[in-house]
Parts: sequence; structure tokens; C-alpha cells
Amino acid sequence: MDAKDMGDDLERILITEDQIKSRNREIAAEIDVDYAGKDLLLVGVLNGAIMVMADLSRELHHPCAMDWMAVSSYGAGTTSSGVVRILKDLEIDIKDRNVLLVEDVIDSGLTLSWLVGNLNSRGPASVEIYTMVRKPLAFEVDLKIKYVGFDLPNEFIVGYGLDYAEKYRNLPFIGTLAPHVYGS
Ligand SMILES: O=P(O)(O)OC[C@H]1O[C@H](OP(=O)(O)OP(=O)(O)O)[C@H](O)[C@@H]1O
Ligand code: HPA
Repeated sequence: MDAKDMGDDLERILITEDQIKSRNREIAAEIDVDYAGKDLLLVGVLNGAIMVMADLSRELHHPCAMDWMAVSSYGAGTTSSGVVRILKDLEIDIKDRNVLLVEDVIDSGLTLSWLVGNLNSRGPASVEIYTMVRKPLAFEVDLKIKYVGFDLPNEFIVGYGLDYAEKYRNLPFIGTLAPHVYGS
């Protein structure tokens, strides 16, 4: 899909499809080195992480298992409260496994802080994080993020798995929406 297919919904592209592809490749190479000789289980956080999980995993040379969780954060409006409910739990027992959580965005960091605590209580060998985008508020929570695709400023983004009202996830790039979209 091209920016022009969105009519005037798109404001601007922040990260292009090519930039996403090469960053996934670079990070996959780091992961291949870091996990050489080790078990690796990728855990994607639904729904947003579907694109990055699919692309990252295909750049990895390391044989890895994959599983998914779906969680729901409760908060006023667009603000994550950090109170999280599991909508879909893992199928795989992560005891003694090396888990790499895969996310599209870490914004307030509250969802991932909760998730890391939850997964650590299950006795994994390790839990690390890869996020395609990190926003500035994530620095204010106690969250160690091992792999970061891009640091972006604090504005709402869509595309590459990220939605506004469940739309725009299928854009192959990451961008911002025109103000009129939020008004409609
Ligand atoms: O750092 P935080 O402020 O907690 O926000 C990040 C979370 O918000 C988004 O998920 P969302 O709840 O929108 O669900 P989705 O993945 O289905 O879009 C995103 O995929 C992260 O899971
Ligand atoms: O900027 C964002 N876009 C889409 N979903 C999100 N969830 C947290 N931050 C964002």
C-alpha cells in the first residue's frame, strides 16, 4: 500500500518500509549472535506485533519457537493504566525458556512492565524485549528494553501493526494521521 492510497488520512511518513526492513534485519543479526547455541522463544503481543513478529522471525537464522499473548490495558481514553487483563495466554510453558517479547510500540511502558512481571513469575530462563518503536515515556518506567527499532517522539502513530480505531494496521510504513481523522 502506498501513502497515496490513503486519500488525505495520512499526515506524514516517519519510518519507511525500507527502513523497517533493514532495521529488522540488523536486529535479527544481533539476536542470532546473542542467542547462539541457546533456546529462543519469541512471544508476540497481539494484535499490534503481528507485522514485526512475522518480519523479524523471517530475518532470523536461529531456529526459534513462536507463541502469542493478547492483553488488554484499561485506562481513560488513549492512556494505558497499567492494569492489564490477559485475553489470550501462552500455549507454551515458558519455564526455563529464553523468552523474547516482541512489540510494535512501547509508549507509557505500563503494558510491558506488567507483562514482564507476569512472565518472570513463570520461571523462565530469561525475558528480554524487542520493540519496533519506543516513545519517550518508556524511559520513565523501570523496563529494560534490549532491542529497539526506532526511538520516536511522543505523537500517535499508525501502520505496521499499529492502529487507530482498529484501522491502518496494514500500512507497510509508520506514520501519523491528519488531525481530521481523529475528529471524525
Ligand atoms: O506502553 P503502553 O502505553 O502500555 O502501550 C503499548 C501497548 O499499546 C498497544 O496495544 P493496544 O492495547 O493498543 O492493543 P493492540 O496491540 O491490539 O493494538 C501496543 O501494541 C502495546 O501493547
Ligand atoms: O502511538 C500509538 N499508536 C497506536 N497504538 C498505540 N498504543 C500505544 N501508543 C500507540
